[in-house]
Amino acid sequence: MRDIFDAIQKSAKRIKEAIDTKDIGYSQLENSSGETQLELDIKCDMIIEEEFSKVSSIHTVASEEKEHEEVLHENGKYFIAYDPLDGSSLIDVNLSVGSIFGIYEGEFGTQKMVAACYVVYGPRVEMVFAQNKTKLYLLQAGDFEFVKEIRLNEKGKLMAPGGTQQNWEKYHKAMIDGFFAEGYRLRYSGGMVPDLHQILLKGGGLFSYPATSDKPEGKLRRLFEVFPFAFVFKTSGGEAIDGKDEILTLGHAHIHDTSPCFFGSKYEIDRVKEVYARNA
Ligand SMILES: O=P(O)(O)OC[C@H]1O[C@](O)(COP(=O)(O)O)[C@@H](O)[C@@H]1O
Ligand SMILES: [Mg+2]
Ligand SMILES: [Mg+2]
Repeated sequence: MRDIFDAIQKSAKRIKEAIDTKDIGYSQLENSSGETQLELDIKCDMIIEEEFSKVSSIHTVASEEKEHEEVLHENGKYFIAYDPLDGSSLIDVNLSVGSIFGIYEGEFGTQKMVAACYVVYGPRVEMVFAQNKTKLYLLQAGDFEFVKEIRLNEKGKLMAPGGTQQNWEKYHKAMIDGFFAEGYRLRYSGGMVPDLHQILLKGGGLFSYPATSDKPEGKLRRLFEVFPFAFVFKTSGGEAIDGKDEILTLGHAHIHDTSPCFFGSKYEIDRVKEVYARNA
C-alpha cells in the first residue's frame, strides 16, 4: 500500500503542475458518462496511469475517463478505480477541484474495499488517505506532510444539497428545508471533493445527491466518486447511504454505474433514513 500512497502523491504533484500550466480547452472527445472531456481530464488520467504503471502491486485500474478497465500487472493484488479530475468544469471559474481513488483487493466491489484517498487542488494542495484511520496531509515545499487525523462530530452545521431542485422529490425538498430551518448553512460549490472535504473538516453536516426525476439513479458514479467517499466517511466516524442502504453494501453491474448518495454525520443521516423510509 505504501507504493500506491507514493504513486498518488507523485500524480498529485504532476496534476497540480498541469492545472497551473496547461490550457483548459475542451477536447473533441466524450467520456463514458457522455460528458465532453477537457484536455486536462485526459492529461490527468494519463499522469495517474503512468504513475500506477510503475507500481507492480496494482493489478487493474478503472478510470472515469476510460470506457474499460485495464490490467497493469497480472501478479498485482490491488484494483484501483479513480476520477482523475473531479469537478473539472469548475476549472475555468478557478474553484477547487480534486482527484478521487478507491482501492480494492482482488476485485472491484464494496466488500473488497481496503482504502480510499482523495486530493484537493485548492489554494493549497491537500490529500486525505483513509485506511484504518482518516489522515490529512498538506503539500508543503514539494512534500506531503501529515497534518492531523479527521473525525466527524455526531452532528454538523453544513448542508450541501446536490441535484437540480426543480427535479427533487417533494419529501426530499421538505427534508432539506427542514435542515435549513434548524440552522444549517448552505455550502455547495458543485465540486464533490471540496464540498465533502469541507463537511469532513468542519465537523459534519450533510452532502446529498439524490435520485431526481431526470436522474433516477443519481448522477455521481459508484466506483469513481461514491464508494471512495463512503469509505472515507465511514472511516472518519460518519455514514454514507443511498437513501436506504449503506453505500458500502451496494454492488455495481458496470464500472460507470451511478447511485443516489448521502454522506454525513450520524444525526443528519438518521434523519435521511427516517424521511426516506416513510416516503421513498
Ligand atoms: O453540477 P451538479 O449537478 O451540482 O453536479 C455536481 C457534481 O458533479 C461532479 O462535478 C462530477 O464530477 P466530474 O467533474 O468528475 O464529472 C461532482 O464533483 C459534483 O458533486
Ligand atoms: Mg467526478
Ligand atoms: Mg472527473
